Amino acid sequence: MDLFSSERIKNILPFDGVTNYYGIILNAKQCAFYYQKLLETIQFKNDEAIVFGKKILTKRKVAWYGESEYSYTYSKVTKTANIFTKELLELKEIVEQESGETYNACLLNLYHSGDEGMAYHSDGEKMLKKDGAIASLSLGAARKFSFKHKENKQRIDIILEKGSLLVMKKGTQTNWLHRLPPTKKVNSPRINLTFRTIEL
Ligand SMILES: O=C(O)CCC(=O)C(=O)O
Ligand SMILES: [Fe+2]
Repeated sequence: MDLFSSERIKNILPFDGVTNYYGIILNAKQCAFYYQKLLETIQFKNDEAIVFGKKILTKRKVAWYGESEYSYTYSKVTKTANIFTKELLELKEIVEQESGETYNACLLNLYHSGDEGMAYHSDGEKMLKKDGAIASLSLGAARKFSFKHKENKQRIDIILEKGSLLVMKKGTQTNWLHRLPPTKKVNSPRINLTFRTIEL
């Protein structure tokens, strides 16, 4: 029996994890509206991270939002989250409806062009709900997104299109790394939102 409500929703991982791709869930008008609103209202900042013991600033910009002003540690630096904006609450509602999960926090990443990406990692910070769903909504330029199995190094690539939803669920963070590879083929910005559940 097909457990999914629609043929369109697929687990893109062959084993050791569930990551469902929902395809495009926002129409062109919603994409344009939210992309613009987020650029205007979200307090994007160059991310501080500790790399080889040194504090660096990333080229991509990030912002953390949530239901409360919780403090969080990401890339070994502790910061305070902003309270959800109206548009983030609307997008959270849409993503919750689609994915059948709930979220209380959101990390936004702004990549100015294909020069900017994110290196292989898994999202397993201590305050994240263990093996909880992480819902990734993409706006702006379409970009390739890659998974690599931690043991056998198998790779799975997917294009995250404008308005698309990808939900990483059980086993994904434990067994797979993921990254956003830099590319010369893209020269326009992309905003990615990852809705998460934080245990405070
Ligand atoms: O930009 C993306 O598509 C992914 C971002 C990501 O992996 C993260 O924020 O942890
Ligand atoms: Fe991630």
